[in-house]
Amino acid sequence: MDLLTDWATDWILLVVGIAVLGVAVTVGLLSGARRRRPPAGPGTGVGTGTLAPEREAPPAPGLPPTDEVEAPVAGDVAAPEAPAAPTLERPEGTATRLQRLRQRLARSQGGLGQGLLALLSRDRLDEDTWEDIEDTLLTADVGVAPTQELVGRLRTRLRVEGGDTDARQVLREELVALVDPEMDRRLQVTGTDGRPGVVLVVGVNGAGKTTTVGKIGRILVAEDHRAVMGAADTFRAAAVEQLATWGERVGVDVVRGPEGSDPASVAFEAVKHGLEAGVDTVLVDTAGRLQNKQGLMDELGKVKRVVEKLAPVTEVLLVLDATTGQNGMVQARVFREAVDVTGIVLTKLDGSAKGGIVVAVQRELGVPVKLVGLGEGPDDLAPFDAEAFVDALLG
Ligand SMILES: Nc1nc2c(ncn2[C@@H]2O[C@H](COP(=O)(O)OP(=O)(O)OP(=O)(O)O)[C@@H](O)[C@H]2O)c(=O)[nH]1
Repeated sequence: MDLLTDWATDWILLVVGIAVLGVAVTVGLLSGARRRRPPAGPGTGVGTGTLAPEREAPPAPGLPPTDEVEAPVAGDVAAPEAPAAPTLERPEGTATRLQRLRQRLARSQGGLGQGLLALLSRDRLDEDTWEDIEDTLLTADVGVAPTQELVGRLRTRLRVEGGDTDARQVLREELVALVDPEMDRRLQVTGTDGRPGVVLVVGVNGAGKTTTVGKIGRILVAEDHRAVMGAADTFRAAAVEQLATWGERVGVDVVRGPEGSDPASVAFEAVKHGLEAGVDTVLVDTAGRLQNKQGLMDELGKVKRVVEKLAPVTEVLLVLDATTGQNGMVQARVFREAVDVTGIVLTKLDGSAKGGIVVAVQRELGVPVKLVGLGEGPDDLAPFDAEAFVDALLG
């Protein structure tokens, strides 16, 4: 009898065990299916990268919590987790940017304006004083011809207008005239016939070209323009990466090619992408190897020709480092001969007390300074304004 009871008990335990195991396996399968993500749809990626292996551990055997055994119902399947959207930066608008940059410009260029004012305020404006004024202007890279012109005009006005003249006011007026407030400094960033504006950014490596393309991209975003950037400086891989980072930060697409590829083909692809996406502006960073004038002409000429099969180039901006003085002027001449420059971007004015280069380079090229760079910060680029610039000089 005992034997029989023991046998029956063992048998019941076995049946219960199998039943428990069965429930556990079924529940485990169900919960595993609920957790498994649906495969990525077409177009979400290329190659096997999107088909990542399931990384979750299989469900542990045993009785699951009650909420896990509910039958799956329509809509209960977890939505595929979208990749976390990167937080886009909102670039600074041009109004506050100008204000902040004016202060910075005043700090770096104050010496020039203050020096001139101190000399002009002397009791007697003798020959030595006028020579000192000339030297101050030449040291600030204003250039020989504009310096002589300015000194001539100041001498005449202060003599003719007499002792009560406000020297500061006269100096301000003459400096503004020298910088030329009449030049059209608007950036031609939009195209016609539904095509985007194409802005080629040229200049020697290290002048701040790639940084400037990124900064202009930010200005466009701040002004609600849609833009694409082309990383056609294919000779330096870091420049391409640098531009990609600028684009990511503000949500602007960056078209790039393999390292060492033909800059013209990257520029072409960028404009093609811009056309298809219906953007307002395509910004193209170009390579700035100054190997020789012919090489540069060939390269930039090809970029322009190829791009213009799709849309006219609306602006060619030459980026010049303000701290390079006469060297910068030599570069400017070579680029002017290689390509039709329509505007100048003067970078690193914050690191130079030689704001006079604005006057010299405009005279040399006959094209206006349209933008100035006053720092390494992402929004340290502003439209150039003659009067604001002179006011910053005078402090
Ligand atoms: N202080 C200061 N630094 C600047 C300014 N603009 C650019 N820079 C710095 O200048 C350096 C060179 O800038 P890039 O943009 O890499 O120069 P690039 O001409 O594109 O050179 P590649 O990338 O080699 O083609 C970087 O460290 C920039 O941060 C500016 O306005 N002020």
